[in-house]
Amino acid sequence: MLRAAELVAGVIEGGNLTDAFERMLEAHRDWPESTRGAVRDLAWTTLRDFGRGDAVLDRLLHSPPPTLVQALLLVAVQRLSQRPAQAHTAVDQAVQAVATAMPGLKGMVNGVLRNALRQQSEWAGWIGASRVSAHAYPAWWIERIRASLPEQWEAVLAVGNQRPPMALRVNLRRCTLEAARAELAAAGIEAKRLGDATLLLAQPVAVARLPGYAEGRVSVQDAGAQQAARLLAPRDGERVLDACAAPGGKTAHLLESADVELLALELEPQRAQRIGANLERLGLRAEIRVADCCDLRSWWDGRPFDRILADVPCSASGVVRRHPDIKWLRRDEDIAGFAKQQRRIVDALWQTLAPGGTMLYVTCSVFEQENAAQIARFLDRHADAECVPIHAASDCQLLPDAEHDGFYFARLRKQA
Ligand SMILES: C[S@@+](CC[C@H](N)C(=O)[O-])C[C@H]1O[C@@H](n2cnc3c(N)ncnc32)[C@H](O)[C@@H]1O
Repeated sequence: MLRAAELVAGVIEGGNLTDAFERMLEAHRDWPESTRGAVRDLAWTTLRDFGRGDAVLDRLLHSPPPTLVQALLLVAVQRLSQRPAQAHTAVDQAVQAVATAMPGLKGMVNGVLRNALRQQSEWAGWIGASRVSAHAYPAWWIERIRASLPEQWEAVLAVGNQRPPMALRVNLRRCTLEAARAELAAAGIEAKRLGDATLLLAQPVAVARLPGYAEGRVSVQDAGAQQAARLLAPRDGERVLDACAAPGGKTAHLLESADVELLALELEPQRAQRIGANLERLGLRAEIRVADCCDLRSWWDGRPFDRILADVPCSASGVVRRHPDIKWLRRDEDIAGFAKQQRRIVDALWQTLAPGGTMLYVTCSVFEQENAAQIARFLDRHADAECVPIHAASDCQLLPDAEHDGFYFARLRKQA
């Protein structure tokens, strides 16, 4: 419980959850898979419940405790609501944890959690009293989704609070979908077919348990993310740019789809290394460069690209169930910052696209400002651009559900 609380405290202090968890695993390589999974699950579910634990603790605390203790209380409240039958164990674990980290606060934690337990029947009323805790999102986030998705906003918010699905991409160059599914079934892993090369697992499993992963027959990639390479549809012999490439999931998919000459750019050197590792496992090859894709002089040789994937940095609001820390870390004004960055990127990349070429704009956001509004302004600025329809619409806002994450796609063609 203390480890999960450390992760939650790191987010409350402004840190990135995934990075902190990776550092924790690095420092505890001896942890069995079950411990890794338990720490992860507790931290992630606590953070998904934005505002709910606070609503409970607000009624019981007289003054704000130190961040680690606040985090520990949030984790404990989460455990109490998830597993009421083991409530006393959860309280004891929290008290033991604070005794190790801050012994002077042991009595306070014990008192607050025992009070919480006594009044558990009141929690629903406390949580339901505010929109923030009722939906478990910051108020600005709720407003944005409500404004752009008046019909679906509650469903989108609710799905973002659930555990995400796990999908695999089958490398059709190395095996068939049915062969991959049979191999999974033999290992006791149930999977259903979602598309020509996509399998949805009935339950998420540790990557190390996936048969064929190390050999490059399957990769872990959300079913929505797998739409990108399909929509860009590169053909053999083409010159392709993957402009924002790390960790390289879509780079690999593009290379599995056709024999192309691919340049993968990535701004962050550390993240760029992960592209190489991914491609190596799959036996694929691309030129990988660390560069700001907007700074054409630093990386472009002047030869135009037939296809460009612009999988731009964004709010990640379509994948919030995988990264619940973003509910705590993002601010409303950050969205305009992302939109500005996205505009710079697409305007720069457009110059490198061949006449008749296609650029696929992708975000994992459900906010209009980063998606349809961004592309409408792009079309206003570029008279030589047109949208190539996706499923009979000019663009595609994929909303997150039980099978895939939330993504936005716009396919832009440059006049020949
Ligand atoms: C949405 S992620 C890309 C995910 C990746 N396409 C995949 O499928 O695995 C966006 C990436 O763009 C990188 N990035 C942000 N600004 C960039 C820029 N100006 N030039 C190149 N890469 C950039 C970020 O570091 C991040 O790795």
